[in-house]
Amino acid sequence: MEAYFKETQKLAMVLLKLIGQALEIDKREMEEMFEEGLQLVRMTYYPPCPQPELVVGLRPHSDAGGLTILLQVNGEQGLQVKKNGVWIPVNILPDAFVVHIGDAMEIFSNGIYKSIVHRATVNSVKERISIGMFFNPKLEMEIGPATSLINEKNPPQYKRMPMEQYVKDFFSRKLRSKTIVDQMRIKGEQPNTE
Ligand SMILES: O=C(O)CCC(=O)C(=O)O
Ligand SMILES: [Fe+2]
Repeated sequence: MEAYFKETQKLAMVLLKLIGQALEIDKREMEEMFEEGLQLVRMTYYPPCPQPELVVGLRPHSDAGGLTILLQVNGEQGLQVKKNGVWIPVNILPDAFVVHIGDAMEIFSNGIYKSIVHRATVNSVKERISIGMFFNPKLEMEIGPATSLINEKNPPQYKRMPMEQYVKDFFSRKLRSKTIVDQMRIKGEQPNTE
């Protein structure tokens, strides 16, 4: 598990740096925000369910962190993402991770990258296991739009908040849609319609 933590962290940093390059976020700002940031894990076991249409495995939510690297351990399908209001199953590719953009990346990129709402369904035949690794900014940082992206033409679309407060807020809520990022959006901006 420790090796998995470290290796996925390396991968996440590669991805975060590429995102930074693509968006022209200052390299140092990206590193300062995410290098050796708060890394969390959620392992979920979904037992088979005789009436899968009556239950939801994991309710719709966006992940609160920057990036999520998700491993669908036993190759069982169940993840769905919401695109233009429609639930779309994510097909399993062998030996591939799913990478989600989280709320902290939506905020940091000043809304250029939107976090994705997703849910997990269950089935009646086989259990399903997933391991999500969540890569967050460092706890001592303040979450907000990257200062290297902000100028007169591109005003901040989200408020700033100490990461510690952001994490506390997140853990005091139930998993629900995009509640955190909606709360941080500066008024006048259109809320994201999932
Ligand atoms: O089980 C899955 O595929 C999704 C897990 C997930 O979204 C999460 O842990 O945040
Ligand atoms: Fe998730």
